[in-house]
Amino acid sequence: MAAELKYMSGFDNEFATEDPRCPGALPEGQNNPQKCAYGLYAEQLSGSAFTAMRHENKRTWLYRIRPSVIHKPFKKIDNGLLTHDWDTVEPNPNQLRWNPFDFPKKKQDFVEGLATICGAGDPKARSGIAIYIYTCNKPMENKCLYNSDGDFLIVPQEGTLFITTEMGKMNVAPNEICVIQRGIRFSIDVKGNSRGYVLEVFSDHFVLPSLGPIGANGLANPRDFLSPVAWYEDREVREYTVISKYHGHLFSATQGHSPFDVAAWHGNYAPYKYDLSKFMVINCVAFDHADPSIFTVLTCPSLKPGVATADFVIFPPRWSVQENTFRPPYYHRNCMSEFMGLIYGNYEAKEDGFKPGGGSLHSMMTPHGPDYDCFEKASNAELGPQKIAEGTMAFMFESSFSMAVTEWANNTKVDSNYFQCWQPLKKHFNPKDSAKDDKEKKK
Ligand SMILES: O=C(O)Cc1cc(O)ccc1O
Ligand SMILES: [Fe+2]
Repeated sequence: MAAELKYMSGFDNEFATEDPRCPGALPEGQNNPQKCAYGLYAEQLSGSAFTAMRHENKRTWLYRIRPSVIHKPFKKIDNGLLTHDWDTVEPNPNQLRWNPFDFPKKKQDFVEGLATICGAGDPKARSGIAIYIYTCNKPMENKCLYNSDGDFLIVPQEGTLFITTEMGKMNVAPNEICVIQRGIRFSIDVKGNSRGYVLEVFSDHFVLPSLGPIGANGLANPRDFLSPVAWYEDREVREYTVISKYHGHLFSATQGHSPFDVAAWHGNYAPYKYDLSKFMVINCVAFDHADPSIFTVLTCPSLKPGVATADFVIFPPRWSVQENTFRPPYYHRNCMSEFMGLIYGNYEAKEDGFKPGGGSLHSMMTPHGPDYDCFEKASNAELGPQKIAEGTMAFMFESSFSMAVTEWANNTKVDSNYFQCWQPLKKHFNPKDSAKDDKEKKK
């Protein structure tokens, strides 16, 4: 495995790339020559309807040794802990928190290690999302996966993912994320125990949020997104397994060769990765707490303008400078669902109990906010410029869907004492101590 891989930079670009072993593999001036160079086959992978608006139209032309269609029929296989059945446990509006999910006790690869935590909707209707934890410790050997149901946003928490895709190779380490869109075949190699989170969206692709009055620059900048360069192998294998995730079930087919046989490709439908430390953080510099949407890296929009199917939001290291302000997250109830995970460090609203590799779910309208310790500390702290969240990276998958928890997640690593973190919150109300008196005391 090459340590340093080459990438092409830019979000939503039209890329054109050839494996250096096949110069001229991309046809000039057309997509479908009668005969392609080097005896390659041309194949189009469409990520949007043919007739989608130009700015949303997504497709890539692959020039490959064999077309993808050469495989034996798909047969249904065991799903493991992957499910889109949202009715296996009674609905539960409580605040939920999970301790770090265990690494596998037996050998398992990325596909075998995908466990659904929560979600809503249905890939058949192309509406909804699913959130997973993955834990794995062995490569997908002579095995690839493609997802017919949606796009995967993968957030490694432990262990680098060495990913081979039809478009080339990407290494994705903790504090980086990647997106592998619907239909793209990929295989993941890992070295030792690996764990992370996956957000799947059934409807549409992720885009960068509009910046509005922020201007032309900031948050996740387009040039920091990296897509692989073309790479192929001409490898015949007695049994190569292609797994298809289709309608929330796994199917397996075999073929006699590696699917990573694309010598050249061009188009704007390609996987990409992004280093979260590149995020240009914008925040309040006077008073009050800005909503966390200011930290949106990527968003999958719904049909309603401004409302996301799912946002990927991070809480990166930053300066906190607001005056006369309770600086941690405010207490709130939200008409969006909030799933949170932690890559490393700790999260300011819950210094204890919320751990890397664990998670929390604050469902639609479920009250939440800082725990007792955080409230007491932050309301009495001397306020000055302070670097916060250093050495930490928490994130949130925020969704307009009202998510259900799976039976597995309901019975695994649940911190049943989570609610206790708010119980000591004291009544500070004192009608005699008016706001006016308070201001005077400060003088
Ligand atoms: O609940 C959370 O911790 C996430 C969050 C952070 C914040 O700064 C404001 C609102 C919010 O939901
Ligand atoms: Fe919240």
